[in-house]
Amino acid sequence: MMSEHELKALRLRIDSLDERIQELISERARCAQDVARVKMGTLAEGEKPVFYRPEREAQVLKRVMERNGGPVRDEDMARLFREIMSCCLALEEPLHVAYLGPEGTFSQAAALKHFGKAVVTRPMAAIDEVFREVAAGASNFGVVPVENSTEGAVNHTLDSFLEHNLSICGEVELRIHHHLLIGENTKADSITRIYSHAQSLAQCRKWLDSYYPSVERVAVASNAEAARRVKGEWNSAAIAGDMAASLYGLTPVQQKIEDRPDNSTRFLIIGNQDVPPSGDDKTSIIVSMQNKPGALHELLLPFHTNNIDLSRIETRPSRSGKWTYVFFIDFLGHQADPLIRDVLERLSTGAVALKVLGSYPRAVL
Ligand SMILES: O=C(O)C(=O)C[C@]1(C(=O)O)C=C[C@@H](O)C=C1
Repeated sequence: MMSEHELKALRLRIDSLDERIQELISERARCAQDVARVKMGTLAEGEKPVFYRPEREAQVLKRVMERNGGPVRDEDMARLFREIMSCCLALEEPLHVAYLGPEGTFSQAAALKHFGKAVVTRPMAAIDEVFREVAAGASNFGVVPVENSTEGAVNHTLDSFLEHNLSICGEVELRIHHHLLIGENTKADSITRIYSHAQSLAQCRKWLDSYYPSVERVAVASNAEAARRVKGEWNSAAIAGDMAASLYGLTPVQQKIEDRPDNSTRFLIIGNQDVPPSGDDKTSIIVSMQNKPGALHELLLPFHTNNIDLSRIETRPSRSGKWTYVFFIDFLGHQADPLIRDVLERLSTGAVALKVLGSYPRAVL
């Protein structure tokens, strides 16, 4: 057993290490303030400074993970640096980030995972409002869900890209764990109604069929709204995640009830900024082709001949005519890469319309 003496000596060592870590964080923060001064000092007439640099942040976090020698896990180490950088950026410019609210949603968790906790997050009532808030310049960036590994595309988000002229500046992936939650007044054995967002009800369908087959399932605007409703009802439960549970003081009857253990949602960061290459990037485009035989083949051919990895292709009805479609395509590489430039040039000659939504670093965390 460890002696009192040994414990005291180890704590003294930890105190002195903490002191050094703190000094180094302060030194790093002063460096970031100098970076801000340099950015301000090198502006052309009428140019606005760009403080947030997603490509640089992705490189920093990647390097942290690569050089990590344990015992702290790579992801945990990167998360610590994520927060340090978030505080440094807040000294340069406090960022406002709009997300699909209300407070406690997975979109808010995604915003905090991507930007760190030093940003100001602003809940919006709908996906379209997140787009409008950013387009109007009221928030610097927005965070919207785009696809779920169990349920597929989030069509509201795809459609909003057709209506707004915003770029994609980043992506973030979140493991989605759902819990069955009750309030302090709920009678756990008398539950007759379960609230959640339609996507979450779908992600827990098999579990609900097994354990609550005859209970009414009520779809509401968000998981956080489900949690809020349960607070005042003795016979209701909600399906929601950790943030909503702690925000509304609910306790889990059962944790991690999602049907697929790898259930994840991908979110996009939308803004008004073009992001330079980070070395490991993705590009997203919207393209529409003429309605003729071989159109899909023509669309995919440049990717095949240039050996570009497609990570996603999604079809949505176009706004311009009945039975005409647009394709949302994500692929690996940056629009500044010569091979990608060639693909885009070839696409634009064959397409009715082509819009590059942005190139951005692949999610690191
Ligand atoms: O390198 C920069 O441009 C910085 O502003 C510094 C820093 C950092 O703390 O490392 C802070 C914010 C940026 O988003 C990227 C990196």
